[in-house]
Formats: sequence, structure tokens, C-alpha cells
Amino acid sequence: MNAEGRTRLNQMPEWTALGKHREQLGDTHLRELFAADPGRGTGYTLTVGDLHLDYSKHLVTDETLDLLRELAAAADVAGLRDAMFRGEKINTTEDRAVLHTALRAPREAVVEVDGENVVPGVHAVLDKMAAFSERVRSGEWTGHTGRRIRNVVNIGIGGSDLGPAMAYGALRSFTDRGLTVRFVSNVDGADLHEAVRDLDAAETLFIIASKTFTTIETITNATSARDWLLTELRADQAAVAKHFVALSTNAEKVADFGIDTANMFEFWDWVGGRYSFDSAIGLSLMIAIGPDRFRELLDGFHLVDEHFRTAPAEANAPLLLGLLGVWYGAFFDAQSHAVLPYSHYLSKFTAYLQQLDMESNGKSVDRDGNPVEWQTGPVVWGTPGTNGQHAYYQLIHQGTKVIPADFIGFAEPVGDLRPGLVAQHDLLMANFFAQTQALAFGKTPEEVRAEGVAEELVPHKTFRGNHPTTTVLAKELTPSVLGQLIALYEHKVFVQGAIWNIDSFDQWGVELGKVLAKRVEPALTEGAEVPGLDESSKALVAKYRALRGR
Ligand SMILES: O=P(O)(O)OC[C@H]1O[C@](O)(CO)[C@@H](O)[C@@H]1O
Repeated sequence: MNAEGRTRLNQMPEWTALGKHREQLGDTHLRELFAADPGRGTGYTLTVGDLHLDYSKHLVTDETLDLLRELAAAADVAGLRDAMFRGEKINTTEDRAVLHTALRAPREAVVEVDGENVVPGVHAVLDKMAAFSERVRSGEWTGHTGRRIRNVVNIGIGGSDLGPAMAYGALRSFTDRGLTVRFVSNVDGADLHEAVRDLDAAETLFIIASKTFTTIETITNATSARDWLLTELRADQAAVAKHFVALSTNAEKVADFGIDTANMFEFWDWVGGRYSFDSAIGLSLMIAIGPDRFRELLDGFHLVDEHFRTAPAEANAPLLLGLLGVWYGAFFDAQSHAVLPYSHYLSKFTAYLQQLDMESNGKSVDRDGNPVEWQTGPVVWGTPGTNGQHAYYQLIHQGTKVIPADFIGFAEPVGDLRPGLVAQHDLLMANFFAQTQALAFGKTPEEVRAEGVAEELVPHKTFRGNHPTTTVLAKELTPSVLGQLIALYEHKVFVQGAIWNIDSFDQWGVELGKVLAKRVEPALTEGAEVPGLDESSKALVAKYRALRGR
């Protein structure tokens, strides 16, 4: 029992029942499950908005799914979900509400935090972003020398970078090709250098994206960008107002930097960094795709929010995906989860999900501060499909690890591809369908022998199969579909955090490294003594200084 009288997860009868069920399931193969139920391929599917989800290739039966849903009920996932949507402070370690869902609520919605409806403020910022985006896109907003803006550089890191960078890549075919949009995040000066080296400063707008406006990487890059701009333009501080805008919750720090707070687009402490890209943090994306497309994206998010909030457990897609992850982590000892988009436009999708999932659920104490005795968030990894096939799929097919994987694909190619390239789409998708088939059903020794393979090679050419996958299929990668996909994963992560009883909305784990970096820096630059520096790190710092000739 915890402080609130909640039974610990691994002491719940529903958890024990799942453990017993897992034993009974043993090595049951997907071949057997499909043979026993000819309707499985169409029955184990769900539709959410434009997304078709096939979960038939999972190591589950109707009983598994019932038991998992009973676990969700016992853990009161629905209660926590409703508290989140109501604006209650479910991020208890930071005493904050968790309201990214309010960022895409319609104008007439009412969502209260501390008795105040936050929706009008959300739409006021969206309107301000739209007006600014149109001014940049039309050429009305000009730089210090009167030239129109042709380059936009977003400087931010983590949630202030990954979302817009990923979505810009995903929606490239919807972007204004007259604008160059780049993203700088790494404190390695090479990132900024490569982003601006071929740009004309007179035509460049920097968007400084930082919720706190204190993140060292972002402020360092922003300061270097300001130096670059003023040097290139041979201008004084006055030029900053025409070339820098800020996305932040911290007006004071924004003003200190020299940015006119009239050009600050605000958001709120109830938006977590990794849940923020549909807030003001999406400004670079909105400039790239235009306000109308951005609103379509928000509508896509909202559609899945409503699905998650209202769909019954049996038809609730984020609930199902969350439960499947819990199942494999707890009862198959799966350590990782692969996300494999069969769309080049989704090249950065998995990197984005890494922060969403791993910063949210990479926790080892529960909400009461007790160590957890069950697995929490998996290692999330993956790259676009066919490239992965020629790299690491070997391990998924024939390695020793259980790696549940999501395959995401589209019926139509997007964009203005030449006809010859459009024809390649069927080949891409043939790979998509072939892989999940091979992973699920494998190839038996008998099948290998029937091909006349020499006996000593039979074990090498046998595929065990039984590797679980989810297939997500949509017609086309549009702004709305991207919003739907992201919201699906956001709520999946929520479900898992709720079951594991962890706070999915704090990120104390990234703090220690930040503090230590600040302490170590003077040792590198000035050779200063750093109190408490361990022997290994001391020797490495000395080596570094020697290599730099200090
Ligand atoms: O937007 P900020 O305040 O610069 O923070 C950037 C990122 O740093 C973190 O706090 C830690 O990595 C993330 O949660 C956040 O997205």
C-alpha cells in the first residue's frame, strides 16, 4: 500500500493474474494464434481518426487483453486521465498541472487551472503567432536593413527543438520552399556554424526557443548567434529586435537578452518541454507551413485527445498501446521498443519520441518516492524502415532479445515527387508488409529444408518468428495525421506512467549533469581545482587540457 491507500502494482491481484496467464501462454506462437482464430487479422484492429491500427501480431489473446484492461482499471488510469484533462496538478513533484491537451482545445472549450480558464490565453498566443507568421511569409516583416526574411533559425534544445525539427521534416512537402528553416540545438559550436555559414544575416530571423530561458546550451548559442548577426550586419544592439524573437515563459530573461517582449510568444508552466511543440514552441513550423496547416495539425492532436478521453477501454488506442508495452516489459523482460517509420519524412520521429517517452518514463521511484519493483520506460530507438533493414533488423529477426516494434506506413506518397519516384512507393510498402510478416511468422526448419538448403545451414536460415509488432497505417502523412500520431504516443506514455505509478511529467534525472557541467567548466578553461571531482574525471580533464595545449 502507498500513502494514498493504493496497492503497489506488483501486489495487485490483477498483476498476479497476468503473471499466471503469461506462464500459461508459455511459448505459444503467433502461427498458432492465427491458426486458432481466422478472424484475428481483421478483428485485432482499431481505427482512430485517420489511423488504422493492427495489433494482431502481438503475443496476446482475448484473455490477455481483458486482464490488461483489468489492470488499467485497478490502477485507475481513467481517473488520472480525467484529472489531467481537468487541469489538476498531477505533476506532483513540481506541483504543476499537465495540460498540453489545452493547447489544442477548440476556442470555446473551458479548461481551468487554479480557477482560471486557460483556453482564451492559448488562442490569443496562437493568433499572435499566426499574425507574425503571415508577416514573415509575406515579406512584410523585414530585417534591420529592410530586406525580407528568407531564413529562419530555431535555437533550442530538447522539447524546444525536437518537436518543431521533427515536424518540419515530416511536413516538408507542405512548407514554403522560398524559406530556409534550420534548427540549432547542440552546444557544440559546429551546429550553429553549419546552420549559418551560407546564410545572409540581413535575411535571417532567429527564434530563441526556451521555456525557462536559462538553458545553458540555448543561451550560449543565442548569444553566439547575436554576435554573428551584429558582426555580419556591422550593426549595433538595435538590430536584435528585428532579427530575434523568443518563445518562453520567462519575460524577464527574454528582455535581459535584448529581445523586445512584444516579440515574445508565451506559454505556461503547465506545458512540459517535451509536450510543448503545439504551443508557441511550434512557431518555426507555423512559419514554414502556414497558420492554416498548423491548425490542421492541432485538430489532429485534439481528435486523438477526445478519443483517449471518451473511447471505451476495448476501443481505446493509446490505452491498448500502453498496456502492450507494460505487458512486454513486465512479463517478457523486453528492454527496448523500436519505432520504425516507413516514411523518409519521419526521419526524426523516433528521436522525438525518445525524449517524449524516455524523459517521461525513465524513472525508478514511484509517485510516493518508493523504489519501483517493476520495469518502467523502455529504451526507444529506430530509424526509417528500409535503412534499418540493412543495418540492425538482423538482430530483431534472429537475435536473442524481445523487441516489440511499431511499423508506421502510408498508402500514398506525399509531396510533389516526380512520377517515377511515386512508383517507388509500392516497393517501400512491400517491404513494410513483408517485414512484419517475417517477424511474426518466421520460417521453420521444415520450410528451409523444403528449399533444398544444406542441412548444416538450416539453423542459420531458420527464423523463429514470434516477434511482436504493431502496424499503424494511414492514407497520407498530412499535418492532421502527424498530430494524431503524436497525440497517440503522448497518451500511450501517459497510460504507462499511470500504471507504473510514476510521475511522467518531471525530469529530475537531467539536472545532475547540468549542475556538474557548470562546476567542471572552470577546470577545463582555467585549470581550476574542482572540489569533489573524482580521480578518473580529474585525469581526463588533465588529458584534455594537455591535448589542447594548456
Ligand atoms: O525549453 P528549455 O527550458 O530551454 O528546456 C529544454 C529542455 O531541457 C529539459 O528540461 C531537460 O532536458 C527538457 O525537459 C526541456 O525540453
